[in-house]
Amino acid sequence: MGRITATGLSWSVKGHRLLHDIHLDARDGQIVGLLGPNGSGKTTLLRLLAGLRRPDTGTVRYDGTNLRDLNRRSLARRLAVVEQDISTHDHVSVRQVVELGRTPFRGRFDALTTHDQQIIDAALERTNITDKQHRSWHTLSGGERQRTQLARALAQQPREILLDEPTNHLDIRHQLELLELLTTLEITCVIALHDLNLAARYCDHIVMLDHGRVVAAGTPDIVLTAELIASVYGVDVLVDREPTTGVLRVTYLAPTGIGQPVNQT
Ligand SMILES: Nc1ncnc2c1ncn2[C@@H]1O[C@H](COP(=O)(O)OP(=O)(O)OP(=O)(O)O)[C@@H](O)[C@H]1O
Repeated sequence: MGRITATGLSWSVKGHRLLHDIHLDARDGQIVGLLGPNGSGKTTLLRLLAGLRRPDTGTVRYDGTNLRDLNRRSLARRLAVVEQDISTHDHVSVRQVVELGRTPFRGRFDALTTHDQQIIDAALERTNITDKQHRSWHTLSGGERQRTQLARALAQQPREILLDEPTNHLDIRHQLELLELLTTLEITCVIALHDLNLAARYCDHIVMLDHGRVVAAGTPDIVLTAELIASVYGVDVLVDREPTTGVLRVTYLAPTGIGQPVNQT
């Protein structure tokens, strides 16, 4: 289980600052949720954490080592990234996509070992995609692609994993299965999510972004208040607890300002 620490991150494009002074600390197998409306900076932040973009200011550290001091191979041996809507891999099978997860551990011309094959089998099994392993990637549904990408990430046996809206395209059961799976892994996860109820239930810590800034951070209880959700998302909600599990529950009422007027007597 690794630790990802980001301090003072900012990033601009064409002179326009998209992320401002971001701090984030994910450790010890925690699930850290990145929340925020469309365009608030979740994907951009994940790319900085993954080393796919270089911050203008600030640092990203993996177990205390500056990302800049980790070469690509060392990073790939510890960090897996599941991006949104991958559309490559057109002419490969599901199993071949998952095999890519073993690339950082192999020499360029080395064959997969029995050990590699066992890891690939386990990753396919855990993501419930074994029965599709010989199917061609381009024939898969959106949800099956998502699960294949997760299987590839698991085949990497990472210490940390970054996931960008991995529940997109998944039906309710597969959404729950994916998040349940993440809770059982000894992997530190940073995960961009849109569903506030999934975040409430599965995240240990939430970082709420708005216009490229962290506007709240902490446990779901601290962050997911009706006031904050109204101000960030512009939606009136009711926040209470689900009676049987006690998990925080967010009920969407209406976009702020166009709900039913309060009956004043
Ligand atoms: N390379 C770029 N050039 C210009 N603008 C960019 C670039 N990358 C991101 N942006 C802008 O930065 C903002 C944040 O984008 P980002 O994709 O990080 O948001 P997000 O929170 O992941 O959104 P969503 O929930 O819609 O996926 C958006 O306004 C986006 O248009």
